Amino acid sequence: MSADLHRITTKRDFDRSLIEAIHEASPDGILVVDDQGMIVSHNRRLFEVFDIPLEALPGDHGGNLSGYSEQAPLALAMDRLEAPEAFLKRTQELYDDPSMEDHCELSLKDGRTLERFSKALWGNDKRYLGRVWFFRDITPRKEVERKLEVLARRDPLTGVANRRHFFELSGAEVARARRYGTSLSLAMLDLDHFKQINDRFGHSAGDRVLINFCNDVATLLRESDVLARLGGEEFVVLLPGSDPDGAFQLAERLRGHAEKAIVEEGESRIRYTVSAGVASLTPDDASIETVMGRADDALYAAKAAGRNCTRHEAPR
Ligand SMILES: Nc1nc2c(ncn2[C@@H]2O[C@H](COP(=O)(O)OP(=O)(O)OP(=O)(O)O)[C@@H](O)[C@H]2O)c(=O)[nH]1
Repeated sequence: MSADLHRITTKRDFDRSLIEAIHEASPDGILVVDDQGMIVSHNRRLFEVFDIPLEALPGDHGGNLSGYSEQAPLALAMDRLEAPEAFLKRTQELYDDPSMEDHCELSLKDGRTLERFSKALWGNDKRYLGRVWFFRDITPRKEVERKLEVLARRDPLTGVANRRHFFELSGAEVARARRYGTSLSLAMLDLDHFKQINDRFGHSAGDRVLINFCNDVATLLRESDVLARLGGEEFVVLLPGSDPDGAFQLAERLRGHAEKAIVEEGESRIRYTVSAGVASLTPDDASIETVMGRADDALYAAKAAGRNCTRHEAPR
């Protein structure tokens, strides 16, 4: 072998080893497929992310599927997916149109989520060579995102919906009530003389009262009702499908329940009461805020009437 040829061959071997090493070092499963649907290269991680044992793949490949059709691994991967039909359709679209890139998430039947990225490969002469696919297991990131989403919607003390989430949900409920011509009411609830509870029993006892109150209310609501903490000791219950009378009755039930509740905190047995104001959506209401404004006025009337009672919005 001439010195030149030796140098070229050595360089080629080096390049090949380097590409293989990069493939194996990748955190992503990598698959390169040529324009005829044959596998050009892949790494071991590809089968790990899909949880496909190499023995499940037909042929005498010894773990290296280069030169094999991608059909068998594709079928096994589809078997792992929640939505194999959509995956296949999208994959076909990408093969049909090399100009398309893809970045999507794939849900697996085992509960994990993979991120897929795909791009066409072009030669120096602008010839289409095939496609490269990257698959990354993003399950831990998705779990963190899911937890953050829950936290962003919940009041940290009581676990009920927070103000922001209440407005998101009520927007959808107002739209639904208008579309189907159904009733929508709400009750504003405010614990009475809550400052005195804090002053007498301590702030953490006050916290316990708020938590107990929310837990008790939750047991009395329908699944479609939404309890939210607007702030401090002020709460709102959104009541889809409830007319003014139904909403009033429910608010009274919540009030009566609170009146009987006893919260035990150390040696203390704490009793508390709640005032409520009720209002219902009308065709004139532009949004839930105006309904809340009337319910707030009714709540103020309940406080003025001596507390521990429920008031309807004023007739108009
Ligand atoms: N323990 C506890 N107290 C809170 C929390 N948020 C607000 N508060 C207290 O709730 C009390 C509300 O007091 P006020 O607005 O005067 O109302 P109130 O004493 O309930 O009187 P009325 O509403 O008029 O019956 C204040 O003392 C706040 O410090 C909380 O998360 N935990």
